[in-house]
Amino acid sequence: MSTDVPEGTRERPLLELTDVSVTYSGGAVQALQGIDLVVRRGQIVVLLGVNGAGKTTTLSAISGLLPYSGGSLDSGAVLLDGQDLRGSTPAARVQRGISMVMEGRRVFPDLTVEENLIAGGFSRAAGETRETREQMYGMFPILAERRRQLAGLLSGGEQQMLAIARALMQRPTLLMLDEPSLGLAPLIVERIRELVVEINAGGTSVLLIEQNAAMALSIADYAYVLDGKTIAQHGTGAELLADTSVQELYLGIAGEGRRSFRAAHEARARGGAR
Ligand SMILES: Nc1ncnc2c1ncn2[C@@H]1O[C@H](COP(=O)(O)OP(=O)(O)OP(=O)(O)O)[C@@H](O)[C@H]1O
Repeated sequence: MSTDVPEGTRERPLLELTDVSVTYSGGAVQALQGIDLVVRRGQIVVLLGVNGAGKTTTLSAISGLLPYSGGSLDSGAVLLDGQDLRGSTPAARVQRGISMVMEGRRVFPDLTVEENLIAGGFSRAAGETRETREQMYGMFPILAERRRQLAGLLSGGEQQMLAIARALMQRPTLLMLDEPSLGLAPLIVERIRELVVEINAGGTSVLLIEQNAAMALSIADYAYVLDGKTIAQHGTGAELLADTSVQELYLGIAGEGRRSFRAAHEARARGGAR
């Protein structure tokens, strides 16, 4: 780590969620209940969980998008570099260093590749974004080849590359990715894994939601398992890869069906009873 880190901030997490609870529909749906989560500088942190466990909600609480989907942060705090983000708009959070690649890619289909990248760098000076754009074309040669093409005409994998490059145009300190490999061919999934590692090696911390748990845990410094509103398990990527409940539920090893993580864990603790 560089020596120009101000005194007293060395150990402060980049991102910290403390006791975060979220509801939707005016309180009718409890999506998260008292979750704690930390991303340290330079880490890749993975969030696992079955459908509906609250993974996207967690990212929305961080990005500030919750109110736009009818959600509300009822209690707890989201801190970036020790600063409470409450009251800060999604755009302000992007400017403070948090970029997100939403599930389903969501590029602007009627804009060209280049225009999508320009839009991604919305808060930065034109000269700076030109330089970053060229870096993106170096990192994603296929986007350089297609720079004048409409984004809607790209393949699924190319659109995902564009969505990631667009998020990087802000030069984020934290990049959040919501299921970037969903529906993509194995070769593209492998490319996405390499890209996440490359982006992280360049100094960007990463918070990754990924259905492909084996891939995600293989690159995770730390990981959390959400199990219907709460964090059921956390540990290093290696620890979770070795955890029998994770293996059973997320890695398809000795599968015992679609139970909750907690139920699988408790069954294991009772001696493997089904
Ligand atoms: N806009 C919304 N309005 C009402 N309920 C919602 C809304 N968005 C999510 N929920 C509910 O909140 C809970 C958590 O949903 P969330 O999308 O965060 O889960 P997830 O782990 O990301 O699931 P998936 O893997 O299916 O994307 C679920 O019960 C879901 O039905």
